[in-house]
Amino acid sequence: MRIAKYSANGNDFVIFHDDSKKERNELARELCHRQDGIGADGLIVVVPHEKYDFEWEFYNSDGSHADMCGNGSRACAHYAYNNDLAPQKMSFLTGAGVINAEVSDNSPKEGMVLSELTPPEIIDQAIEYNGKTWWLINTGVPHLICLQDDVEEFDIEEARELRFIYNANVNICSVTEDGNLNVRTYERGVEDETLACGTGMSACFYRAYLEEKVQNNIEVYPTSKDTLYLGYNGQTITFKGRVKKTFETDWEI
Ligand SMILES: N[C@H](CCC[C@H](N)C(=O)O)C(=O)O
Repeated sequence: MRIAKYSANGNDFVIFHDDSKKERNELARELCHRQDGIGADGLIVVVPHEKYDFEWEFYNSDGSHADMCGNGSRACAHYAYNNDLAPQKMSFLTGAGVINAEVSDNSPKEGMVLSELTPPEIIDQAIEYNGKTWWLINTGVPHLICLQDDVEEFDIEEARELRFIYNANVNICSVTEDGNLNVRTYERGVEDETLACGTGMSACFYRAYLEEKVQNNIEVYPTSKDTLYLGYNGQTITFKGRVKKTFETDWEI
């Protein structure tokens, strides 16, 4: 099987396409394993769909399914376009619903990709834990968000406790002097901090915007310090940034 390895601002994925959906939990664990496999935060499998440009399966590195992955959606859009599986402007089906994405400034190895996420849903705005107030927002997958003065320290143990109490990803974020946003994310299913998390950055942006701590259309900087561009059109959050195909290889599956 021909597979590709992608990095979306440090959140990295193995991607291939097949003719049908299957249970690939074990394959995801094998391919994503940092020592024994290729190494990635997730596995994405593109399969045909009769109505949309394609459908995908998304697996975290521990083999668990997730409905949505913001960075994965951008990497997958570049992969689909460059493998003639979708046009430059595409719509594909995920577990969270239909995602619209657009590839620009394209080359076979990298490109700029914008994804429009499914409408954000606020589940709770007043979760008190360790003296901090967390919001729980679903941006395709559930995210806990704490808005604080800085993100220099990220208490991974506290994040892990919250991840299991709420079965959600856990984010801390802070507003920069120029009105942009720093975000750090503990990802469910990776069970550690990742270098970027698209749905997490989007959930943090949404809380900060609703609380009038940031304007619309800002820059967001994840742990990797790359720059992502986020905006809200009243219905959905758009999320744009560069993705890179780091390599392709044949892999016996
Ligand atoms: N770990 C997440 C899925 C991947 C989300 C993240 N990689 C993104 O870019 O949105 C979960 O199980 O809810």
